[in-house]
Amino acid sequence: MTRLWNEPADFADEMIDGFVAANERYVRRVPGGVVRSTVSPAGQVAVVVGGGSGHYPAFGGLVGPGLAHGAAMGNLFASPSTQQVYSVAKAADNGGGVFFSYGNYAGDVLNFDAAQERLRAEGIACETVTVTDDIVSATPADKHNRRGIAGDLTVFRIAAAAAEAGADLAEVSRLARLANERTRSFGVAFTGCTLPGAVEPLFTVPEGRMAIGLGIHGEPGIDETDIPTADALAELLVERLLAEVPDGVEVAGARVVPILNGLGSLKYEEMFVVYRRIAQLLTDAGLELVDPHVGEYCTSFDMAGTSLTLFWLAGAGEESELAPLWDAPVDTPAYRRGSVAPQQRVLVTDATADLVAEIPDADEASRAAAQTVLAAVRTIVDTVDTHVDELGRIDAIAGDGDHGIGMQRGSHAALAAATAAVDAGAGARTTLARAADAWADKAGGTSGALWGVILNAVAAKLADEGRPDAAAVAAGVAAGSRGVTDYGKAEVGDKTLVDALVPFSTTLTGAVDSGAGLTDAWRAAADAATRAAARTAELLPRMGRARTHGQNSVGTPDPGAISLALIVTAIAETLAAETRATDDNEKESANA
Ligand SMILES: Nc1ncnc2c1ncn2[C@@H]1O[C@H](COP(=O)(O)OP(=O)(O)O)[C@@H](O)[C@H]1O
Ligand SMILES: O=C(COP(=O)(O)O)[C@@H](O)CO
Repeated sequence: MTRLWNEPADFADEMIDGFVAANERYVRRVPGGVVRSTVSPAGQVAVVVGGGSGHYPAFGGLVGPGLAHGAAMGNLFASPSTQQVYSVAKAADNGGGVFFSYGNYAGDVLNFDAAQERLRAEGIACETVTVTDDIVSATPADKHNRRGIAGDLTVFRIAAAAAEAGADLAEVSRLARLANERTRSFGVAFTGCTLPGAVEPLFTVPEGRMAIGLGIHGEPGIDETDIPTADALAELLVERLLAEVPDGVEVAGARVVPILNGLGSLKYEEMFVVYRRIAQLLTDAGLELVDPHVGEYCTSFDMAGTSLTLFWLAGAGEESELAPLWDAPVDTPAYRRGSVAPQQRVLVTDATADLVAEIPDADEASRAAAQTVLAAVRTIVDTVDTHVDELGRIDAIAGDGDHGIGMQRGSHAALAAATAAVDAGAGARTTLARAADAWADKAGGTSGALWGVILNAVAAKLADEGRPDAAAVAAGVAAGSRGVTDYGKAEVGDKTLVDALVPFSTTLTGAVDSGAGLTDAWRAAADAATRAAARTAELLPRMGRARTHGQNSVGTPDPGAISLALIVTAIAETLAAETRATDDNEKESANA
């Protein structure tokens, strides 16, 4: 149970501020996360990790000599935005290129990849290895789609040790890929976890039961049993991991690092009882145990659960290039091995004050249209607030249950940004563009990135002069639809928001081209989106987090498609009301 917060919406930011205040000898705050507060050698590859908050010590707790140079820290259980990843990488860059590594989750992949493309376009070399160690989340043949859990630690450590040893970006990436290939994890959970301010846990496990393979965000597992004895649990964990030894590794005589990870509220003493039997079983299997770890390395708030990771340093008789790297010293806020020489502190002279970008000039007609944009964003907030619990419920069927929370974070941030823009006299384009950036920056997650793409694409077709016509709005929505499919790679039928967005866009464009006014065209398009969203219940998800156990979601519609349909349906009525108000104003002016 999480008990201490001020405002739940501020929890992640305030947590990071407190973490930095307690660890200034290791880290300093930058927009989007933290970077080392100590000097790194010029030209050293910068290892940037990251992901959602709620998994401490992942990810800020792993920043320091011998491990990461920076961590992009998203909101609770939501990936950092593209802007956050980009700004952390820029602050961490030592001129030797940037190496990204993070757990393989849809939102992280979208945002880190987009940041990587921006950096590459600026001439900064970047490479990425996503962590895919959770053997339950996909078959061995599909292992590149597996989720990342406590295996983050082994991949991050190997990459960072190689960078500290002077390896170039290509060599750091090669060794990190090898480490990822040699890392396998398997977890169980006894309870769910409760995010700050939530009345109910994000997910639950029945009393007295154990969920097998449950994800670190409550993604469904593969089985459920009564809670076993500590020895029986050890036997289950070891049996599953010895059943999937990395290719080319001979077990008897192999050298392996066992890592028993606590998910947040399992006691160390309980884990030591389990580890006692794990050590016996691994030794009986002929393995040489190297540097055993028992502790919390990747948590899930207050979840009671544990995972075993086996990091295969070398097969029997194999010369290990990973072992010397694993021995390298590390000194971070939450993880220390060996002894690291005293470090020189970075002299931070530039106060990174938030520069409020200038508001471009706008004419009266566009400022009036900006009021309509603001009304539409307010309608989005009201719609999401009304349906937040239902959106979370359907997202929990095969996802992580945070779709409603993520849409709330994004839409509320968008409303604040749009309100500030309108108050500053912004036109329609600037108002919507500010709202789009705020949404993507605050929401994180897959839907946060994608709604940022949609709203920015519509904004780009508006202007800060004159009142936009129906054709401009339809063109913006069409550009947004193309942007989502180009960026997220989903197609109609993959059970994503694309299933609602594409029919919405094509119907809107068709109606406008046929001479319909914006309100009527938007209503027809919203009806098409609503029908399409409902039909996603028949589909099996092929993209995003829901893909892992997608069969659970057949019979339930896709949450992203539902939220989009609800939003565009509500906005139809807002447009109608705004149109009536504009017509009335024009009649009054004509009669005056
Ligand atoms: N590649 C994709 N393209 C388009 N939409 C996607 C894609 N992947 C996931 N989605 C949408 O994102 C929704 C989940 O949003 P969100 O809760 O933010 O995801 P997560 O928590 O996994 O980051 C899904 O219901 C789906 O509509
Ligand atoms: O779940 C996380 C990010 O994935 P999303 O797809 O953005 O939800 C995070 O907790 C681990 O990085």
